[in-house]
Amino acid sequence: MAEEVSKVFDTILVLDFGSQYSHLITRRLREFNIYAEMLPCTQKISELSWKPKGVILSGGPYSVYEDGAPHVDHDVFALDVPILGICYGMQELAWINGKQVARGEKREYGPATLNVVDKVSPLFQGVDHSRVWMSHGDKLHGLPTGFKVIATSDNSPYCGISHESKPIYGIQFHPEVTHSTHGKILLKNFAVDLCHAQQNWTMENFIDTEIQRIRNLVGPTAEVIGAVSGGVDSTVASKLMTEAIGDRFHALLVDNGVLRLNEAAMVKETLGDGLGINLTVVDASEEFLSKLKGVADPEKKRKIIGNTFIHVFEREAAKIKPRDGKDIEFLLQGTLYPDVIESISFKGPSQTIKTHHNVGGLLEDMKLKLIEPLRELFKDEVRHLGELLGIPHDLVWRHPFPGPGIAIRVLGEVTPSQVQIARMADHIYIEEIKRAGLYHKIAQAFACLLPVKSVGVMGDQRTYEQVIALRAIETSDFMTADWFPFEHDFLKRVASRIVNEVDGVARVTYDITSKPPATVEWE
Ligand SMILES: Nc1ncnc2c1ncn2[C@@H]1O[C@H](COP(=O)(O)OP(=O)(O)OP(=O)(O)O)[C@@H](O)[C@H]1O
Ligand SMILES: O=c1[nH]c(=O)c2[nH+]cn([C@@H]3O[C@H](COP(=O)(O)O)[C@@H](O)[C@H]3O)c2[nH]1
Ligand SMILES: NC(=O)CC[C@H](N)C(=O)O
Ligand SMILES: [Mg+2]
Repeated sequence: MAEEVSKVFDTILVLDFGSQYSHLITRRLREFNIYAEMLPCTQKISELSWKPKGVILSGGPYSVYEDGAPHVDHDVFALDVPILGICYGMQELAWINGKQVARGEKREYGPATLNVVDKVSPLFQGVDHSRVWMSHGDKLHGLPTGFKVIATSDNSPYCGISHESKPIYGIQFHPEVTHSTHGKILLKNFAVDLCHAQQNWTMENFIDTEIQRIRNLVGPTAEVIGAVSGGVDSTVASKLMTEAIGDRFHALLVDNGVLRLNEAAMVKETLGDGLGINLTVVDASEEFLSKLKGVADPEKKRKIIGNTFIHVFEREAAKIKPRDGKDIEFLLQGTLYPDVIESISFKGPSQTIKTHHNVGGLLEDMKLKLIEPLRELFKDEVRHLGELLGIPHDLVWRHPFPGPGIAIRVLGEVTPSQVQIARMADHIYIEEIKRAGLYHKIAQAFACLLPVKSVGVMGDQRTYEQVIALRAIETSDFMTADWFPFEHDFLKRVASRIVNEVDGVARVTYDITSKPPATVEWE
């Protein structure tokens, strides 16, 4: 799929050497409508099925001179397209052309002022004297063979270099971070003025090419299934699929008994009736809840839900009889670009903190071919796509909701009555957030039911009931997060409503832990 997009749109190839900022290079380029694709730095150029308009070598945590440091495939130079090395990427260019790279006397981290020496350099038009962001410990100790200095900073005599005769550039700073005030202009100069990439990567164009691609792939009669949760990703993917093949796409929503209040009915109405998606709601709530009975361990709960999802999904999928008499061939998945980046990253897999449930990812032995139309997109691009496809604004901007749902928000054993308490409290909380106009200022909010009892007094009666914890976070990527600073009056109002309206709750608390050290969900 990635290959297909790169064949249709002019593409800048970003080779990732493991910098924490690498994906931002891709983002920035896309922000001015140039398609960029990130691949690991170890990518063999001869194995690319498309030709990039230019190549960017990212930063990275290694030192080019150390054993085992990653190096670029030298065939990249034979592509004969402009190349830009950023930080490690520039050091790599220097290493290849004379090895003049070593540890600096001191690390340089933070702002510097760019001083452009080559005033006519196309790379630096409009960026002279701007603030740039440095993050390095190694430095060039001389000019690479065939290169000249095109920019300096107070601490870096080789802040910018370029080849004497070829369009090969290196910069020591990071133009992709917003701390480099004119970094976006520099990346645009590279992509547009040096690489001559067309700025035609727009969601409108993407929709057209993607619908065509899906039609070609699926053919005139084959049918496709997909798991749909009512969340942003699966809804957008399903709508796109419906645009492409109509009711040959079969969406399945599994009611696992731990969805939000009225969720299944709401999804049926908005997706099925409203968006014309061929959707079947499968009520498997008893099956899920009976399997969860007596289980308190978070990882066990997640595994049970993940496995039961597969089981239910397979069973229901088998009931669909395609009109062409053949078996279903394809499975739609809402995989996003960050998921792809994580799996291709040069840095390798990180430790499992919790097992995130994902229906499709676990269905490999179904032998269905995957269709992942959102594979190239970031979440905000998916939201933009959703709006263009006519999906209601409120749905497109919903907070994410995890597959295991309320089961991981009822701490300890999950019973129908506990689920109901958490569900009602959550409903009131979200309703108040919306009423206060805060929903879109918060990345995610929900209520959890704690497995402890606490004493209270209501109407002169002693109560001895459970505790609700409220969580609301601000984050851009869910990897790190901070708690949302509600006004006291708001919290007072929510607490009072929950204790008054939800039977079984005597006390409400607000979670003021950031991630890390906490995670977003309590389990
Ligand atoms: N109740 C459900 N029924 C069917 N499929 C589900 C259900 N819950 C989750 N899934 C599947 O698991 C996938 C992963 O869930 P995830 O929460 O990451 O994405 P989403 O629900 O589509 O979007 P969002 O991140 O906005 O919640 C979904 O895209 C969907 O395919
Ligand atoms: O689809 C999902 N299946 C899961 O099993 C799952 N667990 C956590 N989350 C969501 O991921 C984000 C980060 O959550 P954590 O900090 O708790 O890991 C938050 O947005 C969580 O809601 C999940 N989403
Ligand atoms: N940000 C970077 O790319 C750093 C490159 C190299 N590891 C250094 O310390 O200089
Ligand atoms: Mg979801």
